[in-house]
Amino acid sequence: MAHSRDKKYKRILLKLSGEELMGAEGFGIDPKVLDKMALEIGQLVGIGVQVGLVIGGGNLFRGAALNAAGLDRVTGDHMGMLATVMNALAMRDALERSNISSRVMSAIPMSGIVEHYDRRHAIRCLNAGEVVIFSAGTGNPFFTTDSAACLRGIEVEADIVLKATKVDGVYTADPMKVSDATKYDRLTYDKVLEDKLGVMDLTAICLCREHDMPVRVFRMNKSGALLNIVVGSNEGTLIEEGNTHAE
Ligand SMILES: Nc1ncnc2c1ncn2[C@@H]1O[C@H](COP(=O)(O)OP(=O)(O)OP(=O)(O)O)[C@@H](O)[C@H]1O
Ligand SMILES: O=c1ccn([C@@H]2O[C@H](COP(=O)(O)O)[C@@H](O)[C@H]2O)c(=O)[nH]1
Repeated sequence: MAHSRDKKYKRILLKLSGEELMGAEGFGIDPKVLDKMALEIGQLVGIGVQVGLVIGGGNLFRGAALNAAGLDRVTGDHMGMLATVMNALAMRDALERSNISSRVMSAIPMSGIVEHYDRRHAIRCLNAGEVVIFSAGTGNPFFTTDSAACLRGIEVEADIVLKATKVDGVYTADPMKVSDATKYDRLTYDKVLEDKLGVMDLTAICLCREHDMPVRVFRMNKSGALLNIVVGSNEGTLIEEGNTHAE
């Protein structure tokens, strides 16, 4: 059982994969995935970790995919950002059902539905133990929620950005496409950029390098992985300044 003194991080920015919210379905939100993540986030809150959350929109809409299907790119990106607000509302609902105090802030003003993002207010809420869900990405087209997660993580002075995704770390190539790709235990921002490793968009990595924000990539549907990371285990891959190590 983890105790409050055991935790390695006081404040984290957790990025959840939108695509993973689909569960076994091809589109939309599987409430079972939300409930499982709410439970795992609750464990962190229980040991006193402050949690900022960004959720992707890939289970609903991505601007690039809508553009490929014929829509205007900026309109598609607006739809993608609105999709992240829907995911955020669903996650808040799941957190509240688990009695975890939470709120949604949006980069795009949406009066009557969610509050507008305000950094100082967000920090006050995090200090008060509320889970703050940052939605609508950066508020600008041509970005992703990975960039939004890194941006908000840096703004609220999180100790680390944790990217929970479909794969269990960063590989030499996309492990979904290249079967003999090998996993890194740890690697530098420069290595990710030089090798164009596609696990996160490169804008997000540049931002983290610029502000010395470490990023850990891990598998979202591995039960207990999140708590393990927060108490100091070596789950997934750590991206930070320093040396590169293969597993
Ligand atoms: N070198 C690599 N190492 C690991 N994964 C990689 C690599 N290159 C590409 N990928 C792919 O990147 C994907 C994760 O990125 P992406 O942000 O698109 O997914 P996501 O976390 O599900 O995001 P969203 O929230 O937008 O749904 C992995 O599923 C993996 O297939
Ligand atoms: O700052 C942002 C963040 C996101 N978008 C759009 O939303 C979708 C969904 O986000 P994912 O990171 O792909 O899950 C994204 O594809 C963009 O279309 C954005 O425009 N700006």
